[in-house]
Amino acid sequence: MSQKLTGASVAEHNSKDSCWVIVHGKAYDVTEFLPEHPGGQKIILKYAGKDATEEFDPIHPPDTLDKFLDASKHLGEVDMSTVEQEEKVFDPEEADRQERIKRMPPLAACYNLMDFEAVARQIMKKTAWAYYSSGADDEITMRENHAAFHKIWFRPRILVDVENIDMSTTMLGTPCSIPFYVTATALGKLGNPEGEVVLTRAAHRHNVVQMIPTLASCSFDEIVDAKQGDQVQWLQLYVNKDREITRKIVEHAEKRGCKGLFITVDAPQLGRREKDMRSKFSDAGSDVQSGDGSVDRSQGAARAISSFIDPALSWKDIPWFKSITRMPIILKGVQCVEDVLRAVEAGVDGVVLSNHGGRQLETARSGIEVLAEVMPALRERGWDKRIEVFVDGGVRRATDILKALCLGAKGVGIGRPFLYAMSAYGLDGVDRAMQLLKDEMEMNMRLIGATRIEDLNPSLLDTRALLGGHSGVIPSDTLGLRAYDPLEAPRFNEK
Ligand SMILES: Cc1cc2c(cc1C)[n+](S(=O)(=O)[O-])c1c(=O)[nH]c(=O)nc-1n2C[C@H](O)[C@H](O)[C@H](O)COP(=O)(O)O
Repeated sequence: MSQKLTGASVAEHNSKDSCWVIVHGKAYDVTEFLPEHPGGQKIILKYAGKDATEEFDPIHPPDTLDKFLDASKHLGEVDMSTVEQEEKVFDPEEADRQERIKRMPPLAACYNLMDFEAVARQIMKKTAWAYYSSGADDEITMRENHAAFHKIWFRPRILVDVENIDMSTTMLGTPCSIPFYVTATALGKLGNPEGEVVLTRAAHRHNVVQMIPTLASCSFDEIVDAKQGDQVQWLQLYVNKDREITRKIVEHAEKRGCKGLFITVDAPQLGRREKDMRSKFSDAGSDVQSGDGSVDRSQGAARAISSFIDPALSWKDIPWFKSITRMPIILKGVQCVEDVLRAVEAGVDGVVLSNHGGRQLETARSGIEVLAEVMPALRERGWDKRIEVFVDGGVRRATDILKALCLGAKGVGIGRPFLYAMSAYGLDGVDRAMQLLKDEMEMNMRLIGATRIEDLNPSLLDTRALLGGHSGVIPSDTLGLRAYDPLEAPRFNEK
């Protein structure tokens, strides 16, 4: 059995010229890798000669080093008892955050999805909150996503026997108990040390589909291994410039039982999420953008972890995707009628009308507004049964889900609320969030006079305000007002 390395021997390699780091009790020589690190050199050099596990975990799936660092650079086990522990410097902000965690409300005090946002804003680490809550630029589209639902009013029907409510439906042929799914959101371990597998477990409890993100903190296989029984998962794909890597990912996902391939088409380059960027710069030393300058310093960590995404992806790639998989192919991030019609002609199986949660093109329209434009165009051509249309962005209530389904969506994706519930309360938080939506759904179906999903149709809505064009008024979303800058938000039970 080879001799374990000591902390002192690793600590000697603490520079650009010779850089060793420890991750999960093993040492790695990352000297040659430094210039290639998507997150820049500085974040690695901060841990040169030291234990980098705590910084490594939220951002990288556990199999990252096995996959991307040549075996010759794997130096072996370290006797961790000989590793000098970093002296913990008192961090007043962290102390304040721990105090707020002690005072956070019990889970039962969360009555709707926005309550989870309010709690998460208070108790999450700043970098995690910044990454999850960030929208692009001035966050106008992010706020419009939520505000747009408030422009749609119901035209409920009365004296309908609504004793028995059935909110089940199918999405891509999969039976599901309620027409929403957990959409792909990256870096789950920023909010919870277990990461995306927490969402997997909650999705199983409620028979809800989970979309597995390319940029998950957990490895793809960890997330698939966490599913139970015939639980359904889809894969969200950022297409790699190296199509062989993409092919392997798609084939592996199909082999592991994924039932849908959602190709993200609204992010040829990740948007400018300034809250995320600021928090990266404000964290002493963890500024992933400085160092060798090969990573664009001005775009925050999101850009850094996504340098592999291929901006050359185009319609000409669709036949290739159809040739490498039998999974249904859905384009995620479609934002106008013309592209939906082109998607039908290209023979894909569905689209997600989405602007990436307002994290991409600022002043892109909300998914629900695009949906209201798309469905009549599809019906006019008799194409509304040729593809399944999903929508995401700003869904916070079951009434939002009902409005999307009345307009013709097959289902809706929900992102941030489940991240916030997971970050604040773990599995029980996500479980409660899903149950709250189910309870709201049952009540509101009764109140609009619908007993089954098939009953939901455009006549139950008044969309004049939605289609009346943009009044130029930038939505100020009172419910989420405090969500956009934790520094201004009142703290829990402030004395
Ligand atoms: C909140 C969030 C969303 C992300 C997301 C990460 C976070 C933290 N990430 S991102 O890092 O690249 O931006 C992804 C992603 O990996 N891939 C993707 O297709 N959509 C990504 N999205 C968009 C997501 O799939 C939905 O379109 C969006 O979250 C829906 O809006 P709500 O959050 O308001 O529900």
